[in-house]
Amino acid sequence: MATKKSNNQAEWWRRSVVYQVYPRSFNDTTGSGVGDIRGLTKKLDYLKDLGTDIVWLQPVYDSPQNDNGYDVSDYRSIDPMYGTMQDFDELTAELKARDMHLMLDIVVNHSSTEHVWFQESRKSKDNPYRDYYIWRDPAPGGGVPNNWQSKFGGSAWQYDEATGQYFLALFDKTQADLNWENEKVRQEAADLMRFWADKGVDGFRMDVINLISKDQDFPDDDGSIMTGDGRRYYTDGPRVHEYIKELYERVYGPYDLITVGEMSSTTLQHCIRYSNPEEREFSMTFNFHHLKVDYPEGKKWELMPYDFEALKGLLSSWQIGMHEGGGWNALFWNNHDQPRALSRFADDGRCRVASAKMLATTLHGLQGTPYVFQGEEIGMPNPNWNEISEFRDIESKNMYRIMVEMGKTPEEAFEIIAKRSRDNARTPMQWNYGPQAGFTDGTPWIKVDERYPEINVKMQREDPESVFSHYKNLIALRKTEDVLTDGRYIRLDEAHPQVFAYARMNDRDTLIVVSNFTSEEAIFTLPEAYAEWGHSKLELLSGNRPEVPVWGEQLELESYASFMWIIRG
Ligand SMILES: O=P(O)(O)OC[C@H]1O[C@H](O[C@H]2O[C@H](CO)[C@@H](O)[C@H](O)[C@H]2O)[C@H](O)[C@@H](O)[C@@H]1O
Repeated sequence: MATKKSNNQAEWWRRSVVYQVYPRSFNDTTGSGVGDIRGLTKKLDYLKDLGTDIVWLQPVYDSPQNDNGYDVSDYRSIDPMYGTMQDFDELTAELKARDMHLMLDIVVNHSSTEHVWFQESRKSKDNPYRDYYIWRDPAPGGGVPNNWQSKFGGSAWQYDEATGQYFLALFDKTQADLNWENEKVRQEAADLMRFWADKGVDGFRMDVINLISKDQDFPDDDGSIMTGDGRRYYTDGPRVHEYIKELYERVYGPYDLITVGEMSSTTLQHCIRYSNPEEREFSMTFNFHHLKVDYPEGKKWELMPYDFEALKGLLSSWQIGMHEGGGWNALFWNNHDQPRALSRFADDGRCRVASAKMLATTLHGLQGTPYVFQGEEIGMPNPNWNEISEFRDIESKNMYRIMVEMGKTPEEAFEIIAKRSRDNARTPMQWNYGPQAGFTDGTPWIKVDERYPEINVKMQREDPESVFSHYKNLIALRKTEDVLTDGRYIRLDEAHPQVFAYARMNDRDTLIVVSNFTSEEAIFTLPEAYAEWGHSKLELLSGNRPEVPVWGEQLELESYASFMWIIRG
């Protein structure tokens, strides 16, 4: 296991900021109501102006779209809904012209059941593709082979009449898990990535890649809610590091790619291994622990106010642990699977602007590579929907049905879906205050948030006080302030009930971030050493309130105030 610290801070992507594009909801140029690749190409100047230099494009391959593209039926194609291969080639050319980079989303834990591999595999037990997937006989008394649960609800096993066996599907029943024990599958995965690398992409975001190695005994789990659903037998599984090292040898290394692994329910120790350069696996990892601090006992489909201390503790332990272990964090508050952080951890109403800036400053001061999910940079909140029929996401629809079947009233189930649904993040990008927020000339596949007349790109781009301008400043700082890349992290707030405060320190400079996460004024006592230090060498790098606290031991912070200072050495 890698515990040796890597001091290589030189890789270019350690100073980059990634922009995540959910293409369905980004920009529609055809009037179909669904965003497309040409729509993204048209907005590259916007992303460049923001200062982001890598685009993570979510799946645009052929797909039945049961899970919005995470169910791939042909890994070497472009779904006509998004355009053509020529559109894709234009996108890569336009990115290169702007000195920007492209990361594609690769989904190889599973494929769609419409993929030709699965269509062949299900035909007979001796089909050459049978072992591309995970087939098991029914349990001795009949029924599913074990009690593993799908992450989208129900059993993880699907019965197939044709051969009288079950196949494993950890997500939707149309997303069949690939069998990574099979060398041919591993070759296929490497080959399809080579295909895209040869087309000039710069890297990959690897979907739930830490689930690819399953315990081959397929034991029953204890059945306890969430933790007993089988995940211990396939998360960071027995051969996962071996498989990823193989991908590195076959593709990532030879093409010098930037890679980020999405690590579902992972551990710090595994993420150090996945992302320490000496291990030759990934460039960096996503983990989700800080986004589960409002799950009572880990249960996603129950509500509670978020645990602020847990949030700070988790972010801090990953900062320190990854730094010491030589790993590298992908930093994020938002993505296409999460409700908007603004609505979850701060105030998306009266203090929306200050809140959005506060969250941004808090995250962009940390060590790692920050990711901005479309709309975050203008402070888009969760939409306030009233009907279950407004939701589109398969997970949300399944879980609503299951919760009602299990005895919740429709109103109770709806309240949970409204807070937790992935659709909260998937509403169309708000470009301007024209019809459909400028996203489409047609009918959008999912409703535009009704607040678009006051929350949109057009109004914010030229406004120096906007959320957009705040992000632009933070992103620019990553290029100019070395301490943001290499500074070690020191937590300063010692369990303050309102404030999250930390320092970053390299051998020259010290950076200090202080954020009030509440609607009440807060007083924060700065550790003496820092309070005395400051003064002459102190410089304010970012702030979100006109009243900048007077530097000293006691910092007075307005509601949702957040400031970043540097003390130059
Ligand atoms: O919540 P975790 O157990 O830590 O898992 C992280 C996320 O994993 C899944 O997301 C990804 O895979 C899905 C299937 O391909 C796809 O639907 C999703 O869009 C991907 O990002 C899971 O669906 C998420 O809810 C978890 O947050």
